[in-house]
Amino acid sequence: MATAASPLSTTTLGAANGTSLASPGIHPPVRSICCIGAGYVGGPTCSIIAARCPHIDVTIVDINPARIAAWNSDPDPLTGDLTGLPVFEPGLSDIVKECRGRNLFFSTDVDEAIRKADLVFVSVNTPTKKSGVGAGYAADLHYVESSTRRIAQVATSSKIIVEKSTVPCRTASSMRVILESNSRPGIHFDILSNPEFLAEGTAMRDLQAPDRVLIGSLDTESGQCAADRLSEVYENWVPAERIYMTGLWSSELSKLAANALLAQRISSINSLAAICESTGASIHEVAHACGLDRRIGPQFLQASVGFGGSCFQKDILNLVYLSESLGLTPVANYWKQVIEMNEWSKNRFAHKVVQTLFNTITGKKVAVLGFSFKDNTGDTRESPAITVCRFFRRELARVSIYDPKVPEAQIHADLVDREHDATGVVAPQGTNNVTVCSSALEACKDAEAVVVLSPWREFRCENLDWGHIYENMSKPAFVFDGRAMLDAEKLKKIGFKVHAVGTGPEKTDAWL
Ligand SMILES: NC(=O)c1ccc[n+]([C@@H]2O[C@H](COP(=O)([O-])OP(=O)(O)OC[C@H]3O[C@@H](n4cnc5c(N)ncnc54)[C@H](O)[C@@H]3O)[C@@H](O)[C@H]2O)c1
Ligand SMILES: O=c1ccn([C@@H]2O[C@H](COP(=O)(O)OP(=O)(O)O[C@H]3O[C@H](CO)[C@@H](O)[C@H](O)[C@H]3O)[C@@H](O)[C@H]2O)c(=O)[nH]1
Repeated sequence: MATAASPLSTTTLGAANGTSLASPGIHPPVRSICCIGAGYVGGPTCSIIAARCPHIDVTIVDINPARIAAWNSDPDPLTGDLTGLPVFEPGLSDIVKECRGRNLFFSTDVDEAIRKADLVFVSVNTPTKKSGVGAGYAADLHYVESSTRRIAQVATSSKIIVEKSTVPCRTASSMRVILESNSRPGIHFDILSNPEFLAEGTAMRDLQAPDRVLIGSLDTESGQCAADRLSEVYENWVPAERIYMTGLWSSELSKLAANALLAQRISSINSLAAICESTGASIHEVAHACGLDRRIGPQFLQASVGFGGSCFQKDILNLVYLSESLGLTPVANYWKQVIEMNEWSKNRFAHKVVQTLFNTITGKKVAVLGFSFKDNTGDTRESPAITVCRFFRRELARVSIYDPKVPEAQIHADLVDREHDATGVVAPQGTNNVTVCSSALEACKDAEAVVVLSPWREFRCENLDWGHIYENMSKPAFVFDGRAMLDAEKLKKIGFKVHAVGTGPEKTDAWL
């Protein structure tokens, strides 16, 4: 969907069609919400709305029947937990259990849910385009467009339409054109931008106590009215001073900007981690020292193998595309570097493993702990583990993987080979040299090296029997800590040779 440059006006169709409108632009208080897209955002976000607003009916719809069936799955007969939900998120199961069937519904009947809603969240996926104009950079907006067309076609009453998906700046303008061209006479729509800032693994906490809720609207009477109605929904649990009202385009751009700034911090700290590894400086100390400056702050300075997740890379690429489209090539290049640094970090780490294991891992067993892109999630989208494990496979290692939440089939799906990878290297076919294990101990048995790739608490020295792991490994036994999270001194005392991101030669050596 193109983002038209025309100024956005309120979408009031009846007037253009000669139909009289009773009270154009005056939206009643929200009593019924439809959320299109039952994914990582739509599911948790609207479950919280249902929990905090028992007077509002919330229906989450999706075109994927398997996903809806999973949201409607029965509790585990022994624990009572909803273990079959399609999204693992701490605290989510309890909220869904509390609200499902009361004022929270999951359905494939998209049309019916749209028809009865006062407010519709569009929370569908917006991946990076794989082909055509802007391939590799621009957001693929066809899911947003088809949802918008559906709303236009089936709505029989006026509605507030809310962009929840992360979209390029000025997408609301395209949505308006689609709504205007396809809806019935006399129907009035206002489009709002309300980007979501939750992080996976902490989504429920982020949603219950957000730093801010951003609502972008047009500066018209009906636009403001729509924004007030959405704000009233959030005010059931979010303090009014945390709800920030902006213009539509600022809101859309702020989402891309926030992710770009967050990712930039990680690429920055990872670039410094590389310097630490060669100098004997410690990235923990450098990050702490810098973070003590209130202008910098301590958050998001954790050095790592690289950042992953479905958002950072995609949203920065989107920003790069926007900048290029506006003729702002230096701006595009500036943000592109954040991604290039991330790619370099992942590859640098993988190379370090091979180099340390005497320059070959052919036939060696390498244990990987953690496959998700971060802890407390089963999501593997853009996980650095995918890049690193693919690298190991190309080096013909035997890779045994344990992750507390990622299903075995997902790991195989992520690692299954294409004929050629991006560098033109042909990888072995299938995933024969990959074993998915059901515990860390099993994955590490007889391994030459343990590589920690996501920061699950259970891998920490106080939670995992590293002594037992050591006894059952080939010697010398190596640990590569891609999250700089383990107590290296403890591991060294056990006998491991330890390499952690951002820690280089022994400090004493560095003086020599
Ligand atoms: N995952 C996150 O942590 C996160 C956080 C903030 C913002 N976002 C943004 O939110 C949006 C959704 O992300 P997600 O992770 O929930 O994606 P997701 O892939 O988990 O879920 C999207 C869902 O939308 C459904 N869908 C697509 N087209 C549809 C249609 N026409 N009708 C009904 N359902 C349809 C898909 O079947 C899918 O289940 C994206 O724009 C993303 O960038 C994601
Ligand atoms: O100091 C840090 C912080 C994070 N990470 C990594 O960065 C990636 C992203 O982490 P995080 O931002 O916590 O998770 P996401 O779920 O991707 O959340 C980001 O992306 C979402 C989708 O747009 C936004 O809503 C959130 O605000 C934004 O934090 C993960 O691989 C983390 O391990 C680091 O390496 N070092």
